[in-house]
Amino acid sequence: MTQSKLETRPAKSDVNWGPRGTTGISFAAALEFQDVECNVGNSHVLHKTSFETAPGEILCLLGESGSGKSTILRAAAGLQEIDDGRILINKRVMSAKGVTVPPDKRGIGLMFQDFALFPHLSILQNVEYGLKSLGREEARKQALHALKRVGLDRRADDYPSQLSGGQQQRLALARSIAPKPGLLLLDEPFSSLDARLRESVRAETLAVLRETQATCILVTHDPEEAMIFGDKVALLRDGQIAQIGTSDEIYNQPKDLDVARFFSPISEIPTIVHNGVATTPFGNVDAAGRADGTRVIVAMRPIGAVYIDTSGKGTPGRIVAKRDALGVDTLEVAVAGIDNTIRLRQPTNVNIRPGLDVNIAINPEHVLVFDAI
Ligand SMILES: Nc1ncnc2c1ncn2[C@@H]1O[C@H](COP(=O)(O)OP(=O)(O)OP(=O)(O)O)[C@@H](O)[C@H]1O
Repeated sequence: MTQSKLETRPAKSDVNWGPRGTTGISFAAALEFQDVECNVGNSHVLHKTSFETAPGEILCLLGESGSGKSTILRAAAGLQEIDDGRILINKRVMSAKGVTVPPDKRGIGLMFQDFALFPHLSILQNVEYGLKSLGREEARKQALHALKRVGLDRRADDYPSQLSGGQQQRLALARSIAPKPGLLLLDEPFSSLDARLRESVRAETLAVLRETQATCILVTHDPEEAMIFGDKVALLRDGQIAQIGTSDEIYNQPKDLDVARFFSPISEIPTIVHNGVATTPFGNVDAAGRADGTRVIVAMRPIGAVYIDTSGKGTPGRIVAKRDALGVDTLEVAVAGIDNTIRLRQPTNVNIRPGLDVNIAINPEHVLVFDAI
């Protein structure tokens, strides 16, 4: 799991974005969901959904398929009515029961997963479309400026079908930022790009979003993407915010086991608290504040919490499986007294192979303890 922010130097595969620092600046808007209830078809999708963003913040919405991410975005955009609660932009009510301010009156920019470009309009016309209120000359100027920032100004007279997938993504981005909205809503903007292109496009898009200074809500189902992009990450579960916080908070202090599991595989050891510690075959783990006899799950991520201790100390275990990919070994280790195998990751080592006896140790600082449900 990458914890550091993404390197933002353009990758070779996508060097023709425009110059950094030339994106138009917006007046960032604050978005607030207050106990929003929302039905879509026969599904009750949002249940008392509440969160707020500070102006200029990038919030990533993360969650399983069907958890309601796109519904939140559509409701924020005014494309989806709500059944109760309120949605406010800059403290003004935009949605409530029976009230839906239309999308074009909300000061928002939208970018969809499939980019939703107009095939019959030229690239320039696609961007000008959202700038009609400016008058012809100013709209053209602003559209060309946005196209230049994404490196497409020389393609202004071409049509979307003449662009590659990565270029279409840039056009969609230019179209959403050109009106200088205070709030940008992006629904899985990288999911249709191939993996090779995705990293460089993500880095450039992040640079553009930062330059706009707009508030951004970005939907993704990729935890790493959310952590790279988000000033804050919100994990959605069954239409409710399970946890919201910085990447560091949500990864290192997950509220419950399900939140922890979302970000990486977890090795789980059920045990009982005695004298403020949870006992495991690897030693005691701090469980201060829990009563004697409390049943807990000691949870360990494969990197950081558990490792092969080459000093010969540690708890004996045996490698039972190994997967080697991209310079990283994923190992399953059987340890006496634990029903499940312990999973750990480390740089590839050809000497580590199934059947090998090793010693396993834990780094108590990175071990998580949850109440057993
Ligand atoms: N047009 C619709 N009619 C009926 N139910 C719908 C409709 N659109 C969405 N839903 C339901 O609403 C729920 C939430 O959908 P939503 O698209 O918000 O989830 P999501 O988290 O964005 O999912 P994904 O990651 O798959 O895009 C799902 O259970 C879905 O089946």
